[in-house]
Amino acid sequence: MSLRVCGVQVSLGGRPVLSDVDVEVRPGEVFGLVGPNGSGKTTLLRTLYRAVRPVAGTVEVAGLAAGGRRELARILAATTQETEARAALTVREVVSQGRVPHLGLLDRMSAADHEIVDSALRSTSLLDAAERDVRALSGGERQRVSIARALAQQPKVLVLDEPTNHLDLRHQYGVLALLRSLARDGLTVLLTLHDLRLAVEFCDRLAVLDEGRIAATGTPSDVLEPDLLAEVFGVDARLTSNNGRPSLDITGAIGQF
Ligand SMILES: Nc1ncnc2c1ncn2[C@@H]1O[C@H](COP(=O)(O)OP(=O)(O)OP(=O)(O)O)[C@@H](O)[C@H]1O
Repeated sequence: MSLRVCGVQVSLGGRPVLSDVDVEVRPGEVFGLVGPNGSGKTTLLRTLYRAVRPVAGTVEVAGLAAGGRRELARILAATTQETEARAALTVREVVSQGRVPHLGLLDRMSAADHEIVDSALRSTSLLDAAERDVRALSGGERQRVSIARALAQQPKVLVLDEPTNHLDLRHQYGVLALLRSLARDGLTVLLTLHDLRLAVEFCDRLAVLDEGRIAATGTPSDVLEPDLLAEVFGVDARLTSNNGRPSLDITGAIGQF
């Protein structure tokens, strides 16, 4: 199931934030949205789960351009940059919320639902923490709880805003490898990443947002040209090949910081 954003325009506080944005993410693809701070990445993700309404253009999730939130939640799961926990819930209770869109109003979780929750906890290394209060977790642990809840939703399309920014290296690689393997099974994955090295390593294609416009779309090797890296990201960097795999070699920031 695919994601299609066509000609999207968004204004916030009377200011244009996204202009003429076109993005298409295919089933089974890990697609990275990259760009400097304030370029509009989060806003674009928010249009996908309908937290922001574009003033122009269309957003289609698996062919669904309209419909209720519940219908959308059976197809699309999203994680945000917000990891703060306010309610006194255990990790298992939060992850179980991912099953809600699939349950009838008076339904209780079935054995199959519990197994799905266990599997989401296992794949994010949270089984041992399942009975802990989420308010007592570290930022990285809470980030994994958000990802586990999204996985428990068993979506067709998964949208993640900076899913690795609180994670240690091992969990960064663990989560991104997990997303890759889910994509191999047909999941459509769209994520924002600041770490361009990880984007190069794990994404099939990238879109670069710059001041609310798409500056380039394509494979990491097509898109991350030295000129674009300098103009959009302000770094002196180039893609090299490391044992046949593309790798980003960053020399440093350009000019006065
Ligand atoms: N509610 C709002 N009202 C007015 N402007 C907003 C609002 N939300 C975001 N913006 C502005 O929209 C622009 C894009 O913000 P957005 O959060 O989408 O960027 P981003 O690329 O995700 O940034 P970052 O990398 O820092 O997370 C920014 O200039 C931001 O200040």
